[in-house]
Amino acid sequence: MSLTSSTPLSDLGIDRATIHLNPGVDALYAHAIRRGEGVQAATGPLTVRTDKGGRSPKDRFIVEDDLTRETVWWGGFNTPISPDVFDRLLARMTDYAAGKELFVQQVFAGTDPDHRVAVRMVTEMAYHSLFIRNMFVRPTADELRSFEEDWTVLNIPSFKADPERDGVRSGTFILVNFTRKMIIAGGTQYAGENKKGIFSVLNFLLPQSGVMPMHCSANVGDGGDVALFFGLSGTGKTTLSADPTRQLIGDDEHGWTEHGVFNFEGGCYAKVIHLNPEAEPVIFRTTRTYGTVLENVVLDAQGVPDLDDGSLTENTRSAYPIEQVPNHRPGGQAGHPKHIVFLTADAFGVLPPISRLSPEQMEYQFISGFTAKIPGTEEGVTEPSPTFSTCFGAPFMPRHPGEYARLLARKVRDSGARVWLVNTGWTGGMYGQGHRMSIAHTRALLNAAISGGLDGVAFGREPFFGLEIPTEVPGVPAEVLNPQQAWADPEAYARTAHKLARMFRENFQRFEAGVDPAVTASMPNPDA
Ligand SMILES: Nc1ncnc2c1ncn2[C@@H]1O[C@H](COP(=O)(O)OP(=O)(O)O)[C@@H](O)[C@H]1O
Ligand SMILES: C=C(OP(=O)(O)O)C(=O)O
Ligand SMILES: [Mn+2]
Repeated sequence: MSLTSSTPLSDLGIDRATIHLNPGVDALYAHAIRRGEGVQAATGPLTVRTDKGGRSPKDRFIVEDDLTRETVWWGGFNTPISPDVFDRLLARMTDYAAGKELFVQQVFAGTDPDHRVAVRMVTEMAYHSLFIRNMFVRPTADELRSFEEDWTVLNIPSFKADPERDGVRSGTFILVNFTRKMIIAGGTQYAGENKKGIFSVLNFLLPQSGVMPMHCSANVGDGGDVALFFGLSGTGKTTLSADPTRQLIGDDEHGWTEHGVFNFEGGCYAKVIHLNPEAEPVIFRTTRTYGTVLENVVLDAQGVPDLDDGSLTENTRSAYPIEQVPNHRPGGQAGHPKHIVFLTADAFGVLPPISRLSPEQMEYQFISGFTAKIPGTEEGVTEPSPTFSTCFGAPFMPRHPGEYARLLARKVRDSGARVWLVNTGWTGGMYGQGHRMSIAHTRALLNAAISGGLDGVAFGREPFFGLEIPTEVPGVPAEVLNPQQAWADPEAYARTAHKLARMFRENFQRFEAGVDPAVTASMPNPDA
C-alpha cells in the first residue's frame, strides 16, 4: 500500500518530499530499521530508543484566536501562543521537510462514527508511523477510499525550534491550532505526543456536543457492566483495566455519550518496567509479539527485551493494537458505566486503598486530581512528587476543569454510577518508608466493588478526608483497609494526613469561585 507521491501534502506546501502513504507493519519495520531508528527484537517487536523518554507538557501551546480566546481555560498547562508564531514555525518546518522522507497514516481518533475525528498523521520517523497505526483506529479499506481528514498532525523530531527566534520555550514544541485544525510538533521523539496531542483536540471538541471526554481506561463484564478507571500517568489505568475476566474497551482515552462509552484509540501504550509475567500476562505477551513497538526497552545480548533495565528511562513502553489483547471489546464501544474509579498513587500513604465517594466528593476529587507523578513519565520527574492535576489529566484538558466536572457529575447522576477512590500508591507510610499497594490487593478491592460485593458491607468514615472505608473486603487483610492501622506510628500518620489535607485545601482555593459550595464543603479537614 506504500506509494511514493508528491500530492498528499501539497496543501501544506510540502511538494518535494518522498511520501509513504499508509505503509503497513512489514514496510514500517523495514523503513525504521533502514533509517537506523531501531532494531527488531528476537521476540518480534520493533524496538527503538528516543531522545526524550516522556512527554513535555510545558512545551505544549494552544493558538489563541477567536475560536479559543473565550473557550479555552488559560490556566494550568494551557499556554497561549499567537497565530503568527504558529504560521512562522509551520513555514520553517515545511521548508525543512523539502527533500526529506515522510510517512503519512490516515486514521481515526474515536471508535464511535458519530464522534470520531479523521486525522492525517504526518511523521518524519517510520516508527512513529507504526506507533500511530497501532494506537489509532485503523480505517477499513472502504473508509480509506473516501478518507478526508478533519485534522493534520505534522511531527518532525529532528526539527528543533530556536526559542529566541520562534517564540517558544525550548527546542521542543507541540502547537495546537483549532482554527487551522493542525498540530505541529518538533524536537522530541517520544511517540506519546502523537496520541496525547489529538486527545487534547477531542477534549476541547466533544463537550460542545454534550460528550464527556475522559482520561480513563474502561472495561466491561459479561453482564455488560462497564467500569471506568480515571488516573494520571502511572496510577494503574492500563494495568488494572487489563483484567482477563472482563473485556478491555481501552486503556487511556474515552468518551461518554448519551449511549455509553467509546474508546478514542485502537491500541494500548503500556508501561513495561519490571513487568511481572505472572501478574500481567496480557501486557507481557505484547513484548513478545511481532508488530508491537517497544520504546526505550533495552535488549540483552540475545536481542531479548530486559524489562528490568531502566537505564534509558523508567518510562519504558509497549505500544500495540488492541487486537493483541485476547479479551478486547470488538468495536471499542459499550453502554453506560456502572462503576467509576478514581485511581491515585498517593506517595504520602494516607489515602485509603479503597473508599466510596459522595457526588460532592466526586466533583471535589475530580477537580483536585491528586496523585504522585511517577519517575520518567514526564521530563525531569525523577522521584514520585505529589501533584494536583485537574480532571486527572490537566495537560490534556483545554477547557475549565469546572466544565468537565459538571458534565461528568450530570452523567453520573443520570446513570446512577457508583464512584470509588482507589489508592494504588503507598500504604503504611510515605514513599521510602511504607510500601506500594500490591497489585493483587488492588485487584481484589476493585473486584469486590465492581461485583457489588461491598453492597452489604459496613463502612466507617475516615476523619481527615471524610472518606467512607469498608470495614471488610474478601481476600484483603482488614488492617490494609484503614491507613491509620497500616502505619506503625499513629502520630506520624496523623501528621502526614494533616499535611496532605492542607495541600488539598490550598490547591482547591483557585477553583472555589467556579464550583457549587456543596462541592467545596466536602473538602478535607486538616484538624480532624
Ligand atoms: N497496586 C497497584 N495498582 C496498579 N499498578 C501498580 C500497583 N503497584 C504497582 N503498580 C505499577 O504501577 C504502574 C502503573 O502504570 P500504568 O498501569 O501504566 O498506569 P497508567 O496507565 O495509569 O499510566 C505499573 O508499572 C504497575 O506495575
Ligand atoms: C501516554 C501516556 O499516558 P499514560 O502514562 O497515562 O498511560 C503518557 O503519559 O505519555
Ligand atoms: Mn496507560
